[in-house]
Amino acid sequence: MKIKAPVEKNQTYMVAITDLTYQGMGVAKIEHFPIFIADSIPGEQIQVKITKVQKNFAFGRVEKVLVESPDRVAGNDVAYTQTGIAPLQHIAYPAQLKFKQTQIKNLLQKSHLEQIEVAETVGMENPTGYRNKAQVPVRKVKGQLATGFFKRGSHDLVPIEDFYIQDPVIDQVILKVRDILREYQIEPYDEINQRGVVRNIMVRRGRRSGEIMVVLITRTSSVSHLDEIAAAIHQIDGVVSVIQNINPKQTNVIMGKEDRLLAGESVIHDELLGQKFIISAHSFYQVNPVQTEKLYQLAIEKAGLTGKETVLDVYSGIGTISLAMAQAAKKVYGVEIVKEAVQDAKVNAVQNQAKNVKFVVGKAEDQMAKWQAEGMQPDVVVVDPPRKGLDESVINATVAMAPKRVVYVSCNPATLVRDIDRFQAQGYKVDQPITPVDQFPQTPHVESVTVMSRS
Ligand SMILES: C[S@@+](CC[C@H](N)C(=O)[O-])C[C@H]1O[C@@H](n2cnc3c(N)ncnc32)[C@H](O)[C@@H]1O
Repeated sequence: MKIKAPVEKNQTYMVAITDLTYQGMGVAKIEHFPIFIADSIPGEQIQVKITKVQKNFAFGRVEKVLVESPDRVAGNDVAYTQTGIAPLQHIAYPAQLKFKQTQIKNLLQKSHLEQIEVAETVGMENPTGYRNKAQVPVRKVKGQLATGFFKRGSHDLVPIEDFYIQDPVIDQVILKVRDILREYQIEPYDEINQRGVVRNIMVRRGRRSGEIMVVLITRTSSVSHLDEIAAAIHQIDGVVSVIQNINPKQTNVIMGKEDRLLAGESVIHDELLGQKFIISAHSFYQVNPVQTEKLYQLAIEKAGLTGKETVLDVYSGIGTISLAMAQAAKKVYGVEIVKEAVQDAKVNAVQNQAKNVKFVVGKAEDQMAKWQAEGMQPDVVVVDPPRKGLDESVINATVAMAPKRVVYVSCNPATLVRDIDRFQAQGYKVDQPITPVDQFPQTPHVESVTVMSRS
């Protein structure tokens, strides 16, 4: 029997916001039926217009805030709400930090791990303009090439010039690249008809070095006036690297496999915790350099290094954590799946005179089993996995190698809590509070550092 939803599309209701989802949406309930409402805050009374009704829930849009939360801040930008690039922009920063701490607490509670403490979120002094990397789509809007971001849940481009959370220098570079592409009448990508040329612009800037990389992601390999375009982009203040990345596929994955260096160098440089790094286009590099230093510092402290330890850095990227730990450990081994990132890591080891690190290209799942089979006896294992967290095989191999401590850097509290549970079942325990570090202000993403010890 089909149960009728108690709300109807386009109808208006008065509701109380009682919760905030992990995506940063307010939750209201009518007859136990949840309505998700962007731009609302628990404690508020809202007049909501229903925009979509699904079987078990609905979405709505705030028409009027009837009773305002003391945590609401004024001056919301409609484009940020439409695109979801800063879903927490309407919430005062201290409340955002609290929300992130509470999110981890709630997940622990759901898994009956409420005895594990969660420290206050380590916040940022100026929580805007922090991102050192932008990947913006390029589409035709009102007859001309535009840059911006997609409307939530769609591929309709909303033109944006000030991205609020990105380094403002990057915003300026995007506009200059956009204008160069307009000048040479380059066709933006049309994904419905699989036509057009430029799909995305990726810009990365070293915060300390000021060096900028621009990657033009194109559908076709040939682009008219490419030499002139590359030269003009290379002229932009700070740009040291101009790369074409070719992605002919009909896919949401931004980058394709083939790169061509169009001008300058193939990498940019940056510094973290006094060490120098090269970063290539396909390598992962934390997006908030100010908070990354705090995050790594915490990871190092929690690792409890004395100079005698063997450390495994699993998911090592360009070797940033490995090299930071190498200064206080006997030997560090890193494993990472992206070949270019490992090449960067090897150069990074040489340029920071770190002789006690070794990087291998591989899947963590395979390499951990291999190290275990070889009789590796690490004192500390650091893991910094992608959002999906750890594969069981990585946990099993870690436990089998019996390190004294496991330091878990996580960008997804749901998988973190799942993995803590699995480690605890195998004799490890969290004996210090989990520390959230706000790497992504104005967004609901939660980064944290956890240390587990062998009991
Ligand atoms: C969150 S990043 C951390 C990188 C590095 N620790 C840092 O802070 O810059 C996760 C890294 O894991 C890598 N990765 C993803 N899946 C992997 C796998 N199965 N095995 C090894 N590395 C993987 C990604 O390429 C990425 O560099």
